[in-house]
Amino acid sequence: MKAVHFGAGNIGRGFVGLLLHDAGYEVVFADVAEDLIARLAAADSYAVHEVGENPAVRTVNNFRALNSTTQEEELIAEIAAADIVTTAVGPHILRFVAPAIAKGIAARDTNLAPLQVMACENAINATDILAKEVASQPGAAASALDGKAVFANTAVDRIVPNQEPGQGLDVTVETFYEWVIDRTAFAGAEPVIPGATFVDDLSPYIERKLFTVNTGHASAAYFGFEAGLEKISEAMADQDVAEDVRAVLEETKQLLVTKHGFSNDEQEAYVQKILVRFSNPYLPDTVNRVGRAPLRKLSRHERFIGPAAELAERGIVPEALLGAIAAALRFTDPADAEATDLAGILASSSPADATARITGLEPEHPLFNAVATLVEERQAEAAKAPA
Ligand SMILES: NC(=O)c1ccc[n+]([C@@H]2O[C@H](COP(=O)([O-])OP(=O)(O)OC[C@H]3O[C@@H](n4cnc5c(N)ncnc54)[C@H](O)[C@@H]3O)[C@@H](O)[C@H]2O)c1
Ligand SMILES: O=P(O)(O)OC[C@@H](O)[C@@H](O)[C@H](O)[C@H](O)CO
Repeated sequence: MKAVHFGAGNIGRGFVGLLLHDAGYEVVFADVAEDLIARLAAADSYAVHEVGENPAVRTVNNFRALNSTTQEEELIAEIAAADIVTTAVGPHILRFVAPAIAKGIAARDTNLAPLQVMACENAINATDILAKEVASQPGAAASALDGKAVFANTAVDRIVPNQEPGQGLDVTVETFYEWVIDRTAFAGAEPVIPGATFVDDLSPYIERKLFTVNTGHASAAYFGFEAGLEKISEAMADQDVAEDVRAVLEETKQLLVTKHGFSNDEQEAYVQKILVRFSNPYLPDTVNRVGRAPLRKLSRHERFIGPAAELAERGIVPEALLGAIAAALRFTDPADAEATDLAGILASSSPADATARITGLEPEHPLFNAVATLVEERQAEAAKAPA
């Protein structure tokens, strides 16, 4: 069995690659980072260090590696003959991996079982985004894809920080993991991946994951950044930050319980477990990694505006989420292109225009004015700051 996996970074090596390996797949990693690909291609194995309670070291072998830019022909041939294609590249990168996937599907023998494609990104229905990109490639009419590929949405959860320099290909991860996959896409022929859970309705799981794990995590990052802290575990050890994060998760709990019918106790247990995961002192995770790409995180259906908008539509003022949004607007990192773009939008637009551009909220939305007020406050603050 063969899997082609796009993105040999943190989650690619530390989670998707590991689970596919453990499920018996040969994994072909595809990435654009030449140095990483060269090192993976030359290696026989790498180690995944699971840290926290019950630490363990797992070995991944039986993999190969290709540069998806310079070795596209080989990559297309691998995809044409693979059983599974997965991605962990970032939601905005899916459009760049779609052409090779479309060409691989086009080159696929019709006698083969359909290629099983799953995007493992932090976004609601990321595989649908990928499928749309694949179907829009020249010559890849939806009818040509019919029968040759199936696309399944997934929710992936494991905290994998940026790796320390000098660690080579080895990856440090938390012990916890969860991979939930939409079973309905496979018409009864789902892959056997022992570490994954197949469900008939993914939407409660993906919203619970994004609006609890990722909302809470990003809140810890932005509140922690405001408090001058570097690590997520340090942020969670700060009583004020921890209380603010807790308040945010109380609001998303209210939404998730009402909307998806999770019981209060079940969601509370989920929250408690997550707070412990964020506090893991063995995980060298930073507020800069978790706060990365603030424009993506502040976009319409993402971890802040998504739940805050739904609460506002239900007549609830999401005070704690608005506090986290205010903190996100203050996040700066010269190494993060989106943080720079965010500052540029704030500096060059009226409060209403900046709110619309950053959040995608319509001016008549019940959340709009509250966010516009925060934007205006941030603009006034930035204008006063020394250059
Ligand atoms: N790290 C985590 O804790 C975690 C957990 C769950 C989900 N995710 C999601 O997984 C995705 C990847 O996150 P990450 O933390 O592993 O990031 P990362 O930066 O460590 O890895 C991304 C990899 O994708 C590669 N890449 C970029 N463009 C590419 C292209 N066109 N073709 C092939 N490869 C390309 C990069 O070179 C990099 O190696 C994101 O969507 C993230 O939200 C991350
Ligand atoms: O990957 P992002 O940028 O969407 O979010 C940063 C972290 O919150 C995220 O990577 C988590 O570590 C992960 O989603 C845990 O499952």
